[in-house]
Amino acid sequence: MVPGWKTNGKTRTQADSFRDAARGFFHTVKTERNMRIHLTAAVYVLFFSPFLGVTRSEYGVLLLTIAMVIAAEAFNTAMEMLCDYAQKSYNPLIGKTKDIAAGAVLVCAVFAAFVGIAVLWRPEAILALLITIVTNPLYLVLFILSLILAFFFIFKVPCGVREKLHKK
Ligand SMILES: Nc1ncnc2c1ncn2[C@@H]1O[C@H](COP(=O)(O)OP(=O)(O)OP(=O)(O)O)[C@@H](O)[C@H]1O
Repeated sequence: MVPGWKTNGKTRTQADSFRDAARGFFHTVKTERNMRIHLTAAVYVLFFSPFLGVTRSEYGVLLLTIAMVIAAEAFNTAMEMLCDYAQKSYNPLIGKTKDIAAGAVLVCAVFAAFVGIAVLWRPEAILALLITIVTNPLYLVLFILSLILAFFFIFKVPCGVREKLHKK
């Protein structure tokens, strides 16, 4: 049930619900470094796994695992915000609540790593892919560029630089 002040008397559409959900997701991407790490890892895994001979069903398992980690991180962020709203000062119960939510993300991330190893650990295919990248100047440049972009995305370096420039 959405309060009247939010809808301004209008009926909410399905598009409104999607827009709100997308805003929530992008908020976590903007504010949570861990979310940006999960997303970066997901992009690399989903991009490179077809080159390692991953089957459709294995790809499906990878997609499910990624969704699980990202959803857990989003729930954890929502829980943290709710805790901060409910109690800004020290409270052991709030501390435990946050620890438990963070623990849920940790469990998902650790098992996601196991899934990644189980599905993607193909030394010969990995070596062949690495050789292809390293021996092709275009692929090598693109790969290095992607690593630089990933670094900037995770650590939001451009924002930090921009803030410093504004301060001067
Ligand atoms: N109000 C509080 N009372 C007691 N302990 C707290 C409180 N707020 C935070 N903590 C403790 O500090 C830890 C980190 O807090 P919080 O999750 O808010 O920080 P964070 O930097 O956003 O963490 P994350 O790296 O998970 O994003 C919590 O897991 C909890 O143990």
